[in-house]
Amino acid sequence: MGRNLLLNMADHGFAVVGFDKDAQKGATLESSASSGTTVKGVTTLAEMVQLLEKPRKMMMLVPAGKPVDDVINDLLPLLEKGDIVIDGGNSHYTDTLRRVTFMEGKGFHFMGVGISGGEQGARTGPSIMPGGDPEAYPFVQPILEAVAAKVGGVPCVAHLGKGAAGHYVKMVHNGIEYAIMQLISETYDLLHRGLGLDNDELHKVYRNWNDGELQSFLVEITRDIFLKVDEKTGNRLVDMILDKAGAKGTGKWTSQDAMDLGVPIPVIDMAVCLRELSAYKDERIQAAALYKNPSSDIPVPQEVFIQQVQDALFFGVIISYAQGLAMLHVASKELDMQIPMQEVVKVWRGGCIIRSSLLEVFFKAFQKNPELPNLLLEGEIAQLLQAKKQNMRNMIIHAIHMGYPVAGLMAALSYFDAYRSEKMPTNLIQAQRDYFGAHTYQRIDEPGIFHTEWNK
Ligand SMILES: NC(=O)C1=CN([C@@H]2O[C@H](COP(=O)(O)OP(=O)(O)OC[C@H]3O[C@@H](n4cnc5c(N)ncnc54)[C@H](OP(=O)(O)O)[C@@H]3O)[C@@H](O)[C@H]2O)C=CC1
Ligand SMILES: O=C(CO)[C@H](O)[C@H](O)COP(=O)(O)O
Repeated sequence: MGRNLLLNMADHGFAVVGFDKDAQKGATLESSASSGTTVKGVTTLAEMVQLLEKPRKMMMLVPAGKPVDDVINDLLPLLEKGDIVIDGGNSHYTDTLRRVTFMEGKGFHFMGVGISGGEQGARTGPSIMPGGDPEAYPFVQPILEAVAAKVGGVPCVAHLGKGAAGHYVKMVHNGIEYAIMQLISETYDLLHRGLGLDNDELHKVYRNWNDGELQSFLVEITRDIFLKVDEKTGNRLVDMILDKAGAKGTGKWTSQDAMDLGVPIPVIDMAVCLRELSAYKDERIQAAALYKNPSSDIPVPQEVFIQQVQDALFFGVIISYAQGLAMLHVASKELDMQIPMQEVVKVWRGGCIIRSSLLEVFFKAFQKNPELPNLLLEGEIAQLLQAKKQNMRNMIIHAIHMGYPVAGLMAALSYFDAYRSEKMPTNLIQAQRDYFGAHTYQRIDEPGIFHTEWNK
């Protein structure tokens, strides 16, 4: 990520210095630079600091956690007042808050900046989510705007709020990323194991989807994945990959923080859970031998089923964004980050992993109402969901009959059905809590707090 971002900056006319202890990496950086650009690789931080213009603008791209603190500690004796240190990795926002306070106390600027787009995006134009230090931002803004992806000429970067807002927004971005990837994997399961489509047929289905309203980076790469041939066996590579998902933590952090805030994001939660469940491969093999699938017949023509799956994915993807953005809306206030929601959506329109044509619809929604608490309350989005909800239900009924797990899609539909319920059955939960624990309840006909001796 670091090397590619530096090369991108150099291509935009900025002179850059890359630090890596490994001299070979510095040499690779220099040899990959476009002609006419100024790119230097160094093996000590002292050399790097010497070469930079003041105030120095330094970005770390190292794994989250201890490596970030290690690099900061190594830099400290070399810094001068006013220098700007940026963490461009996926750090936990509470670590960023701690580092901001620590560095500010020493007279240095420190900014947490989320970057998305993968290694390729870093080279050609990522989505960039800076937050914090308003004094430092103007110094780095021209660089970030130059290197960021552009949508209609508008750079996919904006200052996204106070403190650790940049890393918070990136964390939620990744939570949404987990959710959409889970939903796509469920559609793959239904079409591949359920319907029996081979990789060429799957490629065509996802190509059609990507050419329509599901257009997005994640559907686009899914389309291409089905064609990739494994050099070792000649099989399609996707069929040779073990079904155990890795995770570096940002999805789990999103779920943990949503629980703390009291914001329901069940599709993201389910995506984290299903990655975890995928790791239990040995137990799954034992359980598969015990419990056979009930039936594999799909009671509708193939093209009807594919349409249902497509509509269900579209529905689920909207709900995933809605949950992540609702979380940001609450976090912005609760954690005093002042996150401009419209800017978040603007920044996500290009360059990032969750970019999709739907972001334009969401952008308009927040343009109309920057304080929109949930996308589901917006008229145009309600129409999109209304148009797909019956196929979402049909698809889930078929999946249940066939015995295929669609936990993410089911979580999306259940959230939708609960969110649109004027009346929930939680009055009964309140009665139970009061019965066994005298936890009290409120009444529908008069204000106040009540308790009943239920078994008298
Ligand atoms: N890869 C991606 O697609 C994306 C990554 N990110 C985030 O960006 C950051 C960097 O990611 P990425 O480039 O993939 O990471 P890498 O694992 O490639 O590591 C980047 C650099 O960090 C160095 N490093 C590792 N451990 C330490 C340490 N203890 N102290 C100092 N340097 C260390 C590595 O050096 P060495 O090679 O010597 O170990 C390497 O040069 C991470 O926070 C990641 O989550 C964000 C968006 C996308
Ligand atoms: O930030 C990213 C993309 O936006 C990184 O690729 C991140 O590592 C992906 O998360 P995980 O490894 O947990 O799947």
